[in-house]
Amino acid sequence: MPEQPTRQGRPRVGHIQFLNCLPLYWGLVHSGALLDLELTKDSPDRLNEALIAGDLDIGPISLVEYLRHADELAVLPDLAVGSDGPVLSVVVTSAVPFEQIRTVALGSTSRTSVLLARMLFEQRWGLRPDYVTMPPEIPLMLREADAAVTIGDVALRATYDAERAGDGHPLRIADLGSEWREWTGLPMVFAVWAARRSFAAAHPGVVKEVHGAFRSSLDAALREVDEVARRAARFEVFDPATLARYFRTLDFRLGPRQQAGILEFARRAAARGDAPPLGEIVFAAV
Ligand SMILES: C=C(O[C@@H]1C=C(C(=O)O)C=C[C@H]1O)C(=O)O
Repeated sequence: MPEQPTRQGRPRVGHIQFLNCLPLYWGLVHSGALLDLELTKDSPDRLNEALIAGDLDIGPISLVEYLRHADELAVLPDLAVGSDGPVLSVVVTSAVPFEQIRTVALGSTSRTSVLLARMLFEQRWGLRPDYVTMPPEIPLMLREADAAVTIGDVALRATYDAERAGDGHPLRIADLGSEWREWTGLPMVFAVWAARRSFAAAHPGVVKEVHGAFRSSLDAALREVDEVARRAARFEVFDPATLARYFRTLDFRLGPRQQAGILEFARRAAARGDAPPLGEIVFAAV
């Protein structure tokens, strides 16, 4: 019998190539579960596109892109990238006082955080800036605009640089996880994991296995977070304490409070015409 092509044998799974998903990846590597997946590592914007196009079967998806394609997707329970307060890695960085911001550069790797930033600028801070989308490099962005919205490792670096510099820092920083919590009282969910519904219907056992591998990987990594941070610091530019604090700050849960956060974000996005209304969150059976 001819050998089956790999892509028919293993599910095509996406992985965010940011530190925020390192605990998940760590566990997958150490449990051996990685061997059972065809993993594509990329930035959130590209993984969104691949899952929507059907080039991936299962993967993380920016919350707003999930809202735009909810009828094609089934959400994996108990897994998300979010924060219940500060997130450290989703920030507005500004070269001028916030009330003087007239132009904002939006980082091209984000979909949810850039919409959250627009909501905050327009509906919370009462500003009407002009926006431009750019690659996520803060110095270049601030050459073109008064403020920059970034996510991931670039944003984490901006947070720590500002903390370390203290009052002498030339840039002002707003943490959008904190801003959302102060605004709504709720956690912010930036991304969820989903399976294409057609894939979940055809391969329910595979979705269950992948979900189980993700959840146990994450649990294992979070149980030994100091060790994960210590080892990751050998090949990352952040020190162990910084990484451990970041991994403890992120909220990977998708419980009732996080779901309330999703529904509130969905309601606000729909009211602005940025996403269709969300009926309910449809979960994959796992
Ligand atoms: C917390 C984060 O969550 C992310 C934010 C995303 C977005 O804004 O679209 C998408 C995926 C996540 O990586 C982060 O990247 O720092």
